[in-house]
Amino acid sequence: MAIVIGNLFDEKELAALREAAEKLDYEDGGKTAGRYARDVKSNLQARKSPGLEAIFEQVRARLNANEMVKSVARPKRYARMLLSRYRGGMTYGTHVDDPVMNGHRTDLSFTLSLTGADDYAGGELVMEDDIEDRAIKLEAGDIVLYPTSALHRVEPVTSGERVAVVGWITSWVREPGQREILHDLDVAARSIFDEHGKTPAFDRVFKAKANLSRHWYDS
Ligand SMILES: O=C(O)CCC(=O)C(=O)O
Ligand SMILES: [Fe+2]
Repeated sequence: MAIVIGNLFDEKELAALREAAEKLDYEDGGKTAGRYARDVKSNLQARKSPGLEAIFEQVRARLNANEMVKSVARPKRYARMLLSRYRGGMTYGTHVDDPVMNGHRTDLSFTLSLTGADDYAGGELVMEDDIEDRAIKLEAGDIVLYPTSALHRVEPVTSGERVAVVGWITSWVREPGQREILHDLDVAARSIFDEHGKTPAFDRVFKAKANLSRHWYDS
């Protein structure tokens, strides 16, 4: 199940991030793809540099401060981040992301778009499913999080340019179903608290969430 969270960065911040991205050097994205994904990957990725690290640090800080991201993903670590650009027909065909990156398990993948839906044609991120595909086109500053277990692709960008930070999260809770239960309990506890305050019902739901977290957290 994919989830989109809007407006992680405002217009001014996005303009600064795009300007910082413009200054970086780019190389063929095939370099970071696994053996089979390499053949279907055609994009550009920023080379390692202090400027790139500064962008990633800003993204990490914003994700770690976001209540929705925390509740849905429970990030323990960012296994990898990349800054990618697609233009002039670039695409990333159907693939599955590596299960381990830099020695860390990848539980969730994300795309944080620095460009908006009007900046390019094509370029949808498509989640593939046995029954139907689901195409996602983000506005600038939006993020989509999805289980790394899913087959997905990026449609060819036929005009304009698509710039995004993509990344992989190691979650404290590896099972998507368990993360969903903890997120539901977060939502339920918050709504009881907001409507009725710290009632006995709130205490019970919050206690159940705390105790399930203790069962399911990796360490
Ligand atoms: O750019 C995206 O939205 C996803 C890219 C992707 O699938 C990848 O880099 O593995
Ligand atoms: Fe991918």
